[in-house]
Order: sequence, then C-alpha cells, then structure tokens
Amino acid sequence: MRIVVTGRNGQVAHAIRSLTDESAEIISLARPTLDLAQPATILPALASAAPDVIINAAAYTAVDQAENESELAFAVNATGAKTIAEAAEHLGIPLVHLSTDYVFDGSLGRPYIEADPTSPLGVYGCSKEAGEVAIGRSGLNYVILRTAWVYSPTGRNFLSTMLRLANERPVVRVVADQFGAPTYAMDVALGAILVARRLVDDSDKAVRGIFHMTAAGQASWADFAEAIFAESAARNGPAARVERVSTDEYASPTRRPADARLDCSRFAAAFGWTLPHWRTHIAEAVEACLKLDTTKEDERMLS
Ligand SMILES: NC(=O)C1=CN([C@@H]2O[C@H](COP(=O)(O)OP(=O)(O)OC[C@H]3O[C@@H](n4cnc5c(N)ncnc54)[C@H](OP(=O)(O)O)[C@@H]3O)[C@@H](O)[C@H]2O)C=CC1
Ligand SMILES: Cc1cn([C@H]2C[C@H](O)[C@@H](COP(=O)(O)OP(=O)(O)O[C@H]3O[C@@H](C)C(=O)[C@@H](O)[C@H]3O)O2)c(=O)[nH]c1=O
Ligand SMILES: [Mg+2]
Repeated sequence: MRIVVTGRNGQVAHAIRSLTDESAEIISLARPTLDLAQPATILPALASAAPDVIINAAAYTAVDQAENESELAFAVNATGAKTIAEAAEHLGIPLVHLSTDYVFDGSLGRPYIEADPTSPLGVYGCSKEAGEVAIGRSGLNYVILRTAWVYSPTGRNFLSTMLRLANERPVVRVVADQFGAPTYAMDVALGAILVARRLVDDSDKAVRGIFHMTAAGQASWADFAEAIFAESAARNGPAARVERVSTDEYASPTRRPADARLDCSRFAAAFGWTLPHWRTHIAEAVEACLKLDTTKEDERMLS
C-alpha cells in the first residue's frame, strides 16, 4: 500500500515517516512540491506519487500568530484541505484528514461527541472548521480525525516549550483551568495509519466521517507541565516549579477552549483501539527530547 503523507517535519508527519514496515510505503509530499497555500501544486504532486490513500498531516498550526495571519491560515487549512479533497476525489482515493479540539469553544461542560455543533473561538479553529466543512461536502471517501494537544520529542510543542522555559527560569506560570488530553504524535500517527488501511480495505460506512481520537484521561496544561518536569527532573533535565494560574491571569492574544475534552468512544467502536492514557508516553518523549538537546550541544562544542 502506498500512503502519501503531507508535510515532512511536522510532529505527526515525522512520526508517520518513522513507522515504516514492509506492508506500507510512506511517501512524504512537502513544500515546495506540494504547498497547501499554492493549490495548483496539489493535484500534480499527488497524481505523480500515485498513492492508494492520503493522510493530510500538514496544516497551519501557529494558534496565536493565526490571529494576525488569517489569510494564510485559511489558505492552508481551508482552501488547502478543500483542494486536497478535490484531488483525492479526482484520483478516486480516500483521505484521512487531521483536525482539532479547537473547533469547539469548550463551554459544553462534558466531553464533546462528533455530532456536537462546532463553534471555534479563534482564527486557527475557524480555519480548521472550514477545512472540515469542505471535506464533508465533497463526495469523498474520507475520515476526519479530531485530535488535541499533540506533543512529541521534536518540533514546536508544549513539551519542548516547557523544557526550554525551565532552562531559563525557576518558576513557570501555567494555566490550570483549561482541560484536554495531551496526545503523543506517535499515537496520532498509529491511529492515522490504522484508519488509512481501513479506508482502502473496507467499504463499510461505519468507518467513514468524523472521529475523535485523543489520549485517554484528562489534564490541565498545568498538570501536563508538572508531569513533564517530574520526568525531566528524574533524568537530571531542566525542571521548574509550576505556578498554577487561571486563564485570566495568563496574557494571551487568543481565546482557547476551557474544556475541549473529546469523547473518543465512536473511534474505539469503529476501529477497535483506545489510545493510551495521556501520562503513558511522557517519560519516553521527555527522554528523547533531552537526548536530542544533548546531541545538539555536542555538535555545537565540536563545531
Ligand atoms: N499540534 C497540535 O497540538 C494539534 C494538531 N492538530 C492537527 O494535526 C495535524 C498535524 O499537526 P502537527 O503535526 O502538530 O503540525 P506541526 O505544526 O508540527 O507541523 C505542521 C506541518 O504542516 C506543514 N505545512 C505547513 N504549511 C504548509 C503548506 N503551506 N504546505 C504544505 N505543508 C505545510 C509543515 O511542513 P514542513 O514539514 O515543511 O515544515 C509541517 O509538516 C494538523 O492538521 C493540526 O491542525 C490537531 C490537534 C492538536
Ligand atoms: C508557553 C505557556 C503556555 N501557557 C498556556 C497557553 C495555552 O493556554 C496553553 C498551551 O499553550 P500552547 O501555545 O502550546 O497552546 P496551543 O498552541 O494553543 O496548542 C494548541 O495547538 C493547536 C495546533 C491545537 O490544535 C490544539 O489542540 C492545541 O494543542 O498553555 C501557559 O499557561 N504558560 C506558558 O508558559
Ligand atoms: Mg502553539
């Protein structure tokens, strides 16, 4: 099976690339060959790769910056996703697309199910919602996986930010009143591949549409930070004291959902997999992140 994944260095794209086995060939299509902001690149790139299925793991993900760059965010996350869907339809192949908990405003008071109405708070969420709508309107064979709070040893994410901040200061202020599920990029990759295979092999309607797919359990960003620092301290890495603050006390240009927990039971029923608890992979991710930093340090000393 030939699987195209869009993006190269993104957390999920990178994790998918590391998952090679004999039964699937992963083909990365990234800029400039495939640029979601340049719709004319999309069909030619996909047609020449001739995949059996596409995983769209590329997106505009800078949540704060999106507020000042809404045109680019929409070009990539809405028009780009729509054009990927049109190309997939044209080529007669299925699409696995990734979306986010930020399509919700987080005010519901219970974990969201797929049928709950969306109501994003910011430009990033609005642009991802528009991408979902465009894919949903197409006649395509698709799955949209909404995940959340993705972290990995590489790339820009909350875990690497926390370790960097702990190198600079003894105390880090972190919001304790926004809830979600920190989800390991490798688990998102495994889930996306599982779904991609099913879309190719199984025509059942029950494995089509929107699914929520996050780690099990729930955390606040402050809980997540404390777990990161505990694992880092255990490995003599940087660790700060977490000062738990409210959203009002933390200056940010963007509103974020207070409680965007996603109910993942539809995914579990359709695909037979419940992702591990959010704490499961933190030690592994911290360890890998610290090791990468040490390697970079060694390279600096040698150069
Ligand atoms: N990060 C998170 O916390 C969450 C992410 N998601 C969703 O999951 C998916 C994957 O996110 P994640 O891996 O964290 O993303 P990252 O921010 O780590 O990486 C973004 C990826 O998108 C690619 N990209 C950005 N702009 C373009 C463009 N114009 N054309 C082609 N490729 C582009 C980047 O390319 P390059 O490789 O060249 O740098 C990179 O591979 C996205 O759809 C995101 O919305 C959902 C919930 C949470
Ligand atoms: C850096 C930092 C952040 N925060 C807060 C801000 C925010 O509410 C929360 C997380 O910060 P981030 O900048 O990592 O958050 P953010 O970039 O909004 O993360 C989101 O990214 C997109 C792509 C998604 O799809 C979402 O699921 C989610 O993962 O923590 C602190 O309280 N203290 C800090 O020192
Ligand atoms: Mg961010």
